[in-house]
Amino acid sequence: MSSEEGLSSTITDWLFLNSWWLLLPFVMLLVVAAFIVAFVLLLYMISPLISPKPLKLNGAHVVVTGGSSGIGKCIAIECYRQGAFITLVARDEAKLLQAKKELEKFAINDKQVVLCISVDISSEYSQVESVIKQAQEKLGPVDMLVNCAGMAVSGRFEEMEVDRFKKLMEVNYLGSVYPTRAVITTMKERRMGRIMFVSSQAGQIGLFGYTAYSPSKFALRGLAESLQMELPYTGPLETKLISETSGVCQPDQVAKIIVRDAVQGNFNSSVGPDGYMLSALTCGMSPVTSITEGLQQIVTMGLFRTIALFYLGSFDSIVRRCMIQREQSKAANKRE
Ligand SMILES: NC(=O)C1=CN([C@@H]2O[C@H](COP(=O)(O)OP(=O)(O)OC[C@H]3O[C@@H](n4cnc5c(N)ncnc54)[C@H](OP(=O)(O)O)[C@@H]3O)[C@@H](O)[C@H]2O)C=CC1
Ligand SMILES: CCCCCCCCCCCCCCCC(=O)[C@@H](N)CO
Repeated sequence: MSSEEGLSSTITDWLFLNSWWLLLPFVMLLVVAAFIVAFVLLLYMISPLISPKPLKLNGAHVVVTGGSSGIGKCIAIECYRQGAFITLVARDEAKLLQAKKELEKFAINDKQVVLCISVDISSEYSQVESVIKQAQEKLGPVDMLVNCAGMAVSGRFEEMEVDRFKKLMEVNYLGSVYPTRAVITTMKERRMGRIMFVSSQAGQIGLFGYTAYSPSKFALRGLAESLQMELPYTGPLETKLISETSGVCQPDQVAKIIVRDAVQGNFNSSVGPDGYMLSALTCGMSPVTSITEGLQQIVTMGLFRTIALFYLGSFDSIVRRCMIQREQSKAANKRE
């Protein structure tokens, strides 16, 4: 009995007096694991705040531009099979009617309608607006808009006809802006809806031969991101407050940095700590022009994404605060 006690106390002495630090890595591992578990739990707790409610396609009105062929037609079929009412928008009427026939094979009830409207979505806003009005009169407010109409041209930059650059911006970019602009007010009023932009892998990386196509698809990403931030409500005040979160730089300072980078042959140039973080974070498939640049990107990516999520949260709270203030002052005005 007494010898057993003697043995265990020797072990404790050894552990805690001589080599307690051997346990340190395990303790640290435990603490880190506990933090990670707590962080993940926290994320799941706030997930209802950031995840939108699913849209019910059954009975919904879905407008698909470029719905007469390819991906657009397949999207339309997929929605129709789930009970949606569809408006197909494209230029060629014969192709539209053909697509309508194809879609109708997939009807799941006899109330479903496929409406076809022929218009060039890139030509003029007023035309697109009246087309959307027409569709809404027949099938009700748009629940989902799919901007899928688009075209691709490839060739060397210096060999491409100059008017192609304009054409692709018109069809791929403005052709998505116009229908979106025509449905957004009603969607905001109803506080529901979806707007889809069909970009491309070439909208995330620049590629040989795509100097005209790729930028027109990159533009969609900028549009989608900006629009997403405006969704609760919007005014110039939000833009001002959000822009103020980035440091203001003097033009001569900016010029110096840009010129220095250009002289060095750098692909990317950024100003200020936030500019630096943003460049590293969005580097994607951009080329690197120095070893350090590539190494920094590799090491900082996860950290910067974490910081970026906090930025997004603070932008969100700016938008929310402005909305609440606006509603309060509206209510106060009414009372007066
Ligand atoms: N196919 C692919 O591999 C990839 C495609 N994408 C993108 O997906 C989208 C669909 O591609 P895909 O299915 O290949 O395209 P298609 O060429 O098969 O179809 C294009 C559709 O858009 C319509 N359209 C084109 N221009 C206009 C216009 N000015 N006004 C109204 N409608 C127009 C066409 O009809 P009409 O000519 O009668 O007007 C057609 O319905 C495009 O935005 C494309 O950039 C992205 C990555 C890869
Ligand atoms: C982790 C890193 C992964 C990298 C993957 C890179 C893959 C690059 C392939 C890009 C092909 C893009 C074709 C776009 C075609 C298009 O948009 C058509 N509409 C044009 O006709």
